[in-house]
Amino acid sequence: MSKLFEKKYFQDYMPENVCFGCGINNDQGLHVKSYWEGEESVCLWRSEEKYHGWSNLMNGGVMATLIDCHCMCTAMAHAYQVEGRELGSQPEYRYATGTLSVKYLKPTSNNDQVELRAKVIEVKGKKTVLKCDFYCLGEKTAEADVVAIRVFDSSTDTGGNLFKS
Ligand SMILES: CCCCCCCCCCCC(=O)SCCNC(=O)CCNC(=O)[C@H](O)C(C)(C)COP(=O)(O)OP(=O)(O)OC[C@H]1O[C@@H](n2cnc3c(N)ncnc32)[C@H](O)[C@@H]1OP(=O)(O)O
Repeated sequence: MSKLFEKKYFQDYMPENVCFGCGINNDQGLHVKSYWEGEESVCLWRSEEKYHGWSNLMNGGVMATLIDCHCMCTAMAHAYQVEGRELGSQPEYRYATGTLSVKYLKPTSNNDQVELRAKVIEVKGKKTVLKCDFYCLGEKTAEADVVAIRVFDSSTDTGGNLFKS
């Protein structure tokens, strides 16, 4: 693919990330990858047999993890965007989940690609409120309200931050 059309994945700018959902440094993780498409962030993901809930249906906890990580990374990317900064520039910001509320609307196939689309609704101080829609085979199968809280800012880091070590 030409450089011009390459997607810029948020997670590729998060070094030392061992998170099960989105960490590039977790060999056993789900490897959520998120990118901007206009004002929405998108994550395309394919499951594996071990993530079944009911037979052939995706496990709801796995879905929540995908939503969670996609939204935390979106909150981070959005903060950089608001400040007119490139992903990976200093200072580094990282977000943790304050609240995650998922409404499961329909069963989700575990055998087909899923698509998550998230949008920032509001930013207030270190809190970012997001909505995330979850699609499979052209249908919305879940929707979520998410609150992300900025828990790390490298410009104010004095050491001992639990979210950094
Ligand atoms: C380096 C490698 C990369 C690593 C990068 C890795 C990314 C991995 C992403 C993985 C996501 C996860 O699994 S994260 C793991 C799961 N989450 C956690 O463990 C978080 C545990 N909870 C906490 O540590 C804390 O409660 C926080 C950080 C959520 C909030 O504490 P705080 O920082 O003291 O917040 P505080 O000042 O009181 O409040 C600020 C504003 O947020 C609101 N607020 C506070 N808590 C919540 C809440 N739970 N849900 C909603 N809203 C909340 C307040 O009302 C206030 O709003 P207002 O009054 O201003 O309106």
